[in-house]
Amino acid sequence: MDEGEGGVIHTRGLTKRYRGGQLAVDGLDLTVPAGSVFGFLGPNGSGKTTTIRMLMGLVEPTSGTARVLGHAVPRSSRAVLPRVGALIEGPALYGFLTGRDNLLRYDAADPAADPRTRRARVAAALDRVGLTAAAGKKAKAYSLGMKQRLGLAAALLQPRELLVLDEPTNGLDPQGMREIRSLVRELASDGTTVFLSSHLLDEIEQVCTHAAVMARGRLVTQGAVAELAAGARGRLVVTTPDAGEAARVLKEQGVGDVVADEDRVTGDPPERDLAEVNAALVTAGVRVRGFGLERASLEDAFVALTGEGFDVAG
Ligand SMILES: Nc1ncnc2c1ncn2[C@@H]1O[C@H](COP(=O)(O)OP(=O)(O)OP(=O)(O)O)[C@@H](O)[C@H]1O
Repeated sequence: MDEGEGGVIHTRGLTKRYRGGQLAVDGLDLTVPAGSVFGFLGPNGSGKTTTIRMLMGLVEPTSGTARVLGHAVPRSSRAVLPRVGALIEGPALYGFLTGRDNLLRYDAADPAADPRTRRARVAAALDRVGLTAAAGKKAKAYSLGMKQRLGLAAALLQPRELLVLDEPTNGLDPQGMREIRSLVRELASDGTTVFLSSHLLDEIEQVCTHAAVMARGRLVTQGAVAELAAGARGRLVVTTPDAGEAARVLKEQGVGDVVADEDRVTGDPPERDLAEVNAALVTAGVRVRGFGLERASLEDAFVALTGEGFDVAG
């Protein structure tokens, strides 16, 4: 694979200012490693869709560079895009055609697709996304999740080195979300690099190996998900029937941001031996039922990096 030294997707200083003056993407340096499931995370309006549209050659950057599979875009979009499967802003489907006929149409629109093997290709793609049984139904009768899977099947008619999915689970019910997420994992296990945008932190934690976090058009951080979360310290959690007294002692011991909630007191752990903190609680007569550090989540990392909560509503 000729993705070059910089990863499957590589941008430097990528910037988009819309005509109205809105700076949607501001100096983005993104590196997506080959074989990763890369989560592009940010609240609504943080510039994810604009970035994806620049990567797909649909929007001209104001400045900066972008390479996809080793080729400069938008200059070489025509050469590189056939190697990329994309699902952006919901698939364009004909409701009055069956799922199978929609795919046959997609395949027929691809000048590189051999008509003799068309039906086999469509059958394989339907099977891939679990739509074989529903292939004869009209697309308008499909649930949103099935439509999304049909869109993915269209993106998978040809073997792809990279899949770009813009908010693939947006609007789906929990079952539909699970289906798309497990499909993404499956595709990735076959070696396809998957780049997906999401405004859902837990989604990124569940399916992605790597992530980049956007806020207001700028990159906040990027890297392996496990490392991003490990960079933030987890919360100290004390379970006790004496929450009020525990909170007082914890503050005395240098624990920050102490929050008492019924029989649970949490706080930011101090830079000292936690055994001493525990001993202080016991000495003060606090009945400690549980004491420990909660594993840091990507959300903790986000809050630590931006000083803001992760507002999914944007
Ligand atoms: N065609 C456009 N013309 C002017 N401004 C735009 C245009 N498209 C997007 N914007 C603005 O650019 C900013 C980034 O939008 P973008 O859609 O890229 O964000 P996003 O993170 O993908 O959010 P969402 O999940 O809501 O799509 C927003 O402030 C948006 O209003």
